[in-house]
Amino acid sequence: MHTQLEHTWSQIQAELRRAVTDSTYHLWLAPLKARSLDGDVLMVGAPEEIRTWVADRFARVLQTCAAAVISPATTIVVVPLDAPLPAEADARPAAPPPRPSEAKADESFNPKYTFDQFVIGDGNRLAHAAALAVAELPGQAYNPLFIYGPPGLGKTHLLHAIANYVRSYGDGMTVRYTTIEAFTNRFITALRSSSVEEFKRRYRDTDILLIDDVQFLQSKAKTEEEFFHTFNALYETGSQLVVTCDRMPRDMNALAERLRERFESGLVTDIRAPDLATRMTILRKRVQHDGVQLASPDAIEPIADRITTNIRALQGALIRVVAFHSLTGRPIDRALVTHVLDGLYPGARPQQRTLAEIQEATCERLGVSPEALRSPDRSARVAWARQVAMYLARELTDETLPAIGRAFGGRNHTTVMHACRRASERIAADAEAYELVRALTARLQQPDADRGS
Ligand SMILES: Nc1ncnc2c1ncn2[C@@H]1O[C@H](COP(=O)(O)OP(=O)(O)OP(=O)(O)O)[C@@H](O)[C@H]1O
Repeated sequence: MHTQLEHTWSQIQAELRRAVTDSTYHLWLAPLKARSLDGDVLMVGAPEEIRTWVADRFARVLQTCAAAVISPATTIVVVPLDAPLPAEADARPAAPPPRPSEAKADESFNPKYTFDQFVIGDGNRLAHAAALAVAELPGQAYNPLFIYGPPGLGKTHLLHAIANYVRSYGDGMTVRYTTIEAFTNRFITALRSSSVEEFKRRYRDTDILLIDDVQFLQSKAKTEEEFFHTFNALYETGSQLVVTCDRMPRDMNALAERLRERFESGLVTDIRAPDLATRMTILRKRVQHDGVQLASPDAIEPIADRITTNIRALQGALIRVVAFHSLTGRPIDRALVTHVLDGLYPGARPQQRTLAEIQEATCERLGVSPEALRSPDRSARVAWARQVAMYLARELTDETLPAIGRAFGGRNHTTVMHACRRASERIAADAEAYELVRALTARLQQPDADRGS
């Protein structure tokens, strides 16, 4: 390491120590090492067992501290400790590596969503088996494969798992993933810019097309028409189609009959809420993956007991527990977990809230108007209120990312993902933020009659 880099890094470490509690620093930030500083890009190496967690949870605080020492334009990239440095990797001028906190583009695959990481239980056994069969024998096993079920139960995970599998073992087969939102946006852009042929090639020149959230096709007549032709073109050439939806084909009343029939012509399989044993396995896997230290192996049982219908919420509760542990330095035992859950869900189970209720409660607490949340205003106060409200929307409702984006002034789903990540980083690093989100959650979880202002 260059002396200059060493010096800069020790200054950033001093800032980090001031920004977070001792236990957070020692647990997550002390093991980091500066790898290189190239222009505005500082590459920080993290041990493999904590890298994802650090990149997901501490990008913001790292960014702020590095900005204070180097320059406001500094970007932090969290890489494996032994990742090749840009100069070693390639002599050509390389584009800066992706920012860890940057949300994935609409159509890229999440490398973490693999079949290996997917825990199988009674609720998802068939969907998993069908997805694996399709990944192994595209176009031959079930075509189309239609997976439906409520939010947060792993439909997107399975689509990405197929994509990752085909990328690794597919012998050069091509695979494309898209959401209906991305498909629609690209279609509209293609119409406006007279590049429909290019649009068609994009979706038709592929061996496997994976399409998420087809319920959003309803009421978009032109996109639906185009989608129908894409579907037929692929199907006729033997390409594999896999579709996810929040309901059965026959319950999509606003969809043309001919498309519903297409969806029903292959295998239609559902995905249901996981049982207790599956929920525990999912939590344990996550704990192990993120290198979370538990005081006892059963400490996380109360999470699996209480959060029963949505795996995203299950993981969200674990994140809160770890954040609370980082902030207080208390060990993660049953008492701490129960304390955090009681704060989150005073009733026995999480209660659903509407997006409007969440926006209203957040605005009231932070002194911001609901119109501001929906406006382009990016001042720190409004941006923070928006991030908190989006984070709570993700935790306390079953709304999808595009639906949340729409309720916040028509923002797209990557913006919502960014916002949720920013909020969860801040909650893990800043006691005041943690308390704010805890109090808001508790208030939104009270039965209506008790919710005073
Ligand atoms: N069986 C499982 N094993 C491990 N993790 C899972 C499983 N099912 C879901 N998850 C995790 O739960 C989270 C939510 O899953 P995912 O986004 O795939 O849900 P979804 O059904 O597509 O929901 P939505 O319709 O809201 O997009 C992801 O982090 C995913 O990795």
